[in-house]
Amino acid sequence: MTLLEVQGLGISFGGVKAVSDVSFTLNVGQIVSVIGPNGAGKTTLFNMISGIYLPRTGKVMLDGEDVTGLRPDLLATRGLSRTFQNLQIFQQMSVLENVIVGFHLHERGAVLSDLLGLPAARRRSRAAEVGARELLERVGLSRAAERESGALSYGALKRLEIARALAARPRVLLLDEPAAGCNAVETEEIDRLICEVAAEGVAILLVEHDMKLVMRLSNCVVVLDHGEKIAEGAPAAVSRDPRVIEAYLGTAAKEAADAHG
Ligand SMILES: Nc1ncnc2c1ncn2[C@@H]1O[C@H](COP(=O)(O)OP(=O)(O)OP(=O)(O)O)[C@@H](O)[C@H]1O
Repeated sequence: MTLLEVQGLGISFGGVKAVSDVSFTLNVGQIVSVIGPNGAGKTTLFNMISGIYLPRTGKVMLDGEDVTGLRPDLLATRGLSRTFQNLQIFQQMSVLENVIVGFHLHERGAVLSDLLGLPAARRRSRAAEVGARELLERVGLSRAAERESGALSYGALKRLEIARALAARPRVLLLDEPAAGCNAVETEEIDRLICEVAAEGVAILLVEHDMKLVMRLSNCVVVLDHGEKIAEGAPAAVSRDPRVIEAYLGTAAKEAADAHG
């Protein structure tokens, strides 16, 4: 069953096309990765899907409904959550509190009653704490629940961000470079976590530079170059595609040339 359908998305900045006419679908429990050289448009595409940028062309359909340009918090209430390439964790808050924030983010109207300390708010807070502790267990951080988040290792912070996104009980989860900056052990933990979440039926859209991770996890890979989709398909087929090889080699060759002045 299709959960997310991206139809002809496009956007320009200052007349330069950052993303142009990109379409693909994401089904229940599927892991689709978006790859491409630096500047290919991956993050911009994510930002359009998650309501941060309003696309100039195209539509984002979630469960058959047009959600194009809907604010990120409203998208979360509809079942689409995301993580960020640069972590968006509140460093001074405890690990547990960061996940509790995730629970409250998708409850519309909760803020006022929470501020007033109404009984419903107290019940909700207790439920959020129980749920947050379960999620921390799930991502292997239960022993760190009371620690200040800023004291966590980078890999643990990445898992904390995934736990917080899961608190909104998403059906579609967008992960922006979940393994960036992680060592091999941390990457393996992220890998396992992503597989588990997908096995529960969550559809996952992944932007990731770690090709081993992408090739191992993905059911389908979408390749962008200069904002356009140049290939789409099973990981093995995509990695053999001459256009994909050329796009990557082109970038590598340019970087080498730049490095040599
Ligand atoms: N807010 C913005 N204003 C102007 N240009 C932008 C903006 N966001 C992205 N761009 C441009 O759009 C293009 C695509 O950038 P984007 O960050 O989406 O690429 P990317 O594939 O995510 O790259 P990376 O792998 O380096 O993260 C680039 O040319 C970038 O400079």
